Amino acid sequence: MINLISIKHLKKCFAEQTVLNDINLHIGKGKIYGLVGRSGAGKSTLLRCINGLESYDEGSLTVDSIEVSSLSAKAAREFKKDIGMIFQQFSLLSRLNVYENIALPMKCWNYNQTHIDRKVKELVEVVGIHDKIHAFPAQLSGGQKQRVAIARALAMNPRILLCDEATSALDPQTANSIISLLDTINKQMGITIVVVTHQMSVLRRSCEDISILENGKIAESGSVVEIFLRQPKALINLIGRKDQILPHTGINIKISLSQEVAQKPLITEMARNLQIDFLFMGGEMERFRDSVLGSLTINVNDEDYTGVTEFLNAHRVPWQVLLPLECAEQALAEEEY
Ligand SMILES: Nc1ncnc2c1ncn2[C@@H]1O[C@H](COP(=O)(O)OP(=O)(O)OP(=O)(O)O)[C@@H](O)[C@H]1O
Repeated sequence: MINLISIKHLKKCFAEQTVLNDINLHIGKGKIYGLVGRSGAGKSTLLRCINGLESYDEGSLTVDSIEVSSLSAKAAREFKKDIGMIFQQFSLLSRLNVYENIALPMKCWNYNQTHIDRKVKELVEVVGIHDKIHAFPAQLSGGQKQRVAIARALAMNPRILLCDEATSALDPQTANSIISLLDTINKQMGITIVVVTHQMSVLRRSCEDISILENGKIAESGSVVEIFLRQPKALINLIGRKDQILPHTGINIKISLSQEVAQKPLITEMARNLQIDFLFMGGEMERFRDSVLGSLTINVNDEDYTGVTEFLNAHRVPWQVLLPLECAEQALAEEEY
């Protein structure tokens, strides 16, 4: 895989405050990469470092092997042309119509009118708003405004598209349609996309790899499927624990089911092999970019715990013990204390 964006030991401070510290991550060409974290973790600042809008104090940030901080003013202007950006609040100019909003970057770069006209007409088709070309932003829905913003971001043929909470102001169905559009743009145009989001559904549906930021540091990085299967502490800190009612007797085991495992009758095989009974406490299937992952929570008798976990380990099935909610909260409080 060719890395398009490489970040090594990056540090960024605002006055006395260190906002990003020892950030290391690599984003492959043509990938959709997710950055998540709680409010204030430093996600937007990291995006702004990638497109050169924000400087950094230490470390290295290269895009296509070019150190962003080393660019001259003229080269930096060219560089920014190569990176499109979209935001939660769309940032359209209200006094311009759809055509004029999309044309704006090309006008700023003094492109000729024939080129602008062809490009705008091509882009409204790509983002599916050709019938709104003369409408003003106030006449558009949130989803349509974001489509205009995407078209404007694509006007200069960027190689990278940065999306800062691009679906956060939209209802789930409209958000899904924007994710599908981004996916199409990624696949058809080969544009590398970096997505900053609070919405786990967006991550699961769109990204292959993610980093979880905590207080300006990367707490976890890896494939989205692997991280959701493993459920590390940084992910739990972000999404919280499900308010699942679990018994205080026996042991509650959450079993993560990859697509491959979910297609096998592994759980019934386990019951037969070990000759045990257990209770089903709940389960769910979740859609990921290219697959479906599931989880199943069972309650086993104390004496069956070793046999069950040995069976799961032998079949390389990830699992974890779930405590009833109040016990989990107490354990977390003790850990933090
Ligand atoms: N221009 C600035 N000057 C001073 N401090 C800033 C500036 N921009 C961001 N910060 C601080 O940097 C920290 C990280 O902010 P940032 O916006 O990157 O976080 P975030 O993870 O994107 O948060 P959110 O999800 O709420 O948008 C915050 O403490 C913020 O107050």
